[in-house]
Amino acid sequence: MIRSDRMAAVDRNAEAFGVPRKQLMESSGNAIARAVRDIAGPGASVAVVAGRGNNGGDAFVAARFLDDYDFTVHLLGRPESINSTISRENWDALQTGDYDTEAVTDSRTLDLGDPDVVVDALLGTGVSGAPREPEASAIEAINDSDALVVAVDVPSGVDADTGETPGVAIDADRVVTFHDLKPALADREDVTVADIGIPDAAELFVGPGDLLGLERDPRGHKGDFGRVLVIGGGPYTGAPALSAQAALRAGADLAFLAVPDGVADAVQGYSENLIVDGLVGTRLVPEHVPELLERASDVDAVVLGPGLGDADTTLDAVADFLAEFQGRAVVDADALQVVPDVDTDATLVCTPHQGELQAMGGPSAEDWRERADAVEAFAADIGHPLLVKGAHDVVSDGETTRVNRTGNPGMTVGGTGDVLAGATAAMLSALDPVSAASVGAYANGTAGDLVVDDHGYGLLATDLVDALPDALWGGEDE
Ligand SMILES: NC(=O)C1=CN([C@@H]2O[C@H](COP(=O)(O)OP(=O)(O)OC[C@H]3O[C@@H](n4cnc5c(N)ncnc54)[C@H](O)[C@@H]3O)[C@@H](O)[C@H]2O)[C@@H](O)CC1
Ligand SMILES: [K+]
Repeated sequence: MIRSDRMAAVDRNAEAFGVPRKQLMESSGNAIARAVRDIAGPGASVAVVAGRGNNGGDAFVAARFLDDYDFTVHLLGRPESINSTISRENWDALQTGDYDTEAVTDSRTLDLGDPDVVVDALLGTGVSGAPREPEASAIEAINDSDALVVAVDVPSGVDADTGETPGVAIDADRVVTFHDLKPALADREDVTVADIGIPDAAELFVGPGDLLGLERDPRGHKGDFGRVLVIGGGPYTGAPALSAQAALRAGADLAFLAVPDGVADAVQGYSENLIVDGLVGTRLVPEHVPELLERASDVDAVVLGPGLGDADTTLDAVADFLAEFQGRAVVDADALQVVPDVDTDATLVCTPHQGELQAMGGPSAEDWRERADAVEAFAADIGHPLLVKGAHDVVSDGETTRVNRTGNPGMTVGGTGDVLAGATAAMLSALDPVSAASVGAYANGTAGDLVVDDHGYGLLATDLVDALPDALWGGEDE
């Protein structure tokens, strides 16, 4: 089952991995043609009713695979209003190939004739709300006809994700959907799921499609995109500061730090963008937990661990905090070892490197494919999503597993893990844990790839922080 936002991401990743959308559309059209052949023999009359998006484009392609049928294409609207380049190219191919097409500019003039089959290609996953005119009248005309109706991807008027029909909707005899079942189709028996050649890699590997979910609400005001609290420091000062700066560069609006008093000035000294509050003493202890819970209740995501060290009292404090905390947190560094033994209602993303994973009782495997399977099993076992760092980062919540390939060997320098934790926390304030970890890893690695040319193996964690915005919002290039 796949939702339309995920489908759009996979589609974009397929393009990045060398299979552009137009190729997928060719496969979609071919699959529609096969469905028509299944229900009506050569020579049957087929009327396509197409909208101006890619749903219509899929059906334009089908015409070329059904030359032995009596085929007519009715485009709802002017050809200039086709709003996707690849659909327009396929429309143009029908003109050049002298196919029987008409542009219907007034839906009252739509005359389907008396076809054996109607292909409904009006609206697919791009619909929002109830069908407007002229689509609404066309849907009624199709429902009134005696033809067998083959719907492309989803019956027009049906919301692919929810199955809701806010207005009129096509009453289909057959649905040809692409790549994977859409939630709206789950209970239907007349659905064919067509493999359109999207490579598995487009689902498994994190890619630019995964960034599509980050488009910021333009109405958003300060605080909407995320407030992040970093709980860290004590023995170290740089680690929590790096995490907090990375969270800001990855889109968080405010980054707070809760660090022991002994290092608060040092941490604040790194940047005026950080909001630093001291905790009494020189390291985290259980007495701090009530105050931390209160501060954490005021943010969207927490980073727990950077620079805390592994003193027994500090690890006790981490355990006490997690036992009570119910929000979202990225757990990193020494705090990780506490997680398997803690019963918590919090939503966690644990970010171990392979050594830390083993210290948590997790698996080790040289081959990244074996590691991906083992990490999936371990995530299911401990009940928390994992982001296991390596040349191939593995993200899994025990059910969904993703692999990130961005990054380079220059990133073994100290502090890159702190940057990753902060970036992931910014994402966790807006996305589900697997998406947040996937995008965090992808952005961190891409930032490394952007700066490696300038700095080679001399790159620093602070270089990554500065490159994060470009990695996330810098454009389409991989
Ligand atoms: N990965 C993918 O997403 C793939 C998509 N494909 C096809 O592309 C379709 C999605 O294409 P698009 O995103 O172009 O969108 P659609 O073709 O589903 O519809 C978008 C068009 O409908 C208009 N529209 C939106 N809401 C409307 C409403 N309530 N009343 C009237 N018009 C409305 C939009 O302005 C736009 O012109 C899928 O359903 C599928 O058929 C396939 O080619 C294969 C791959
Ligand atoms: K449709």
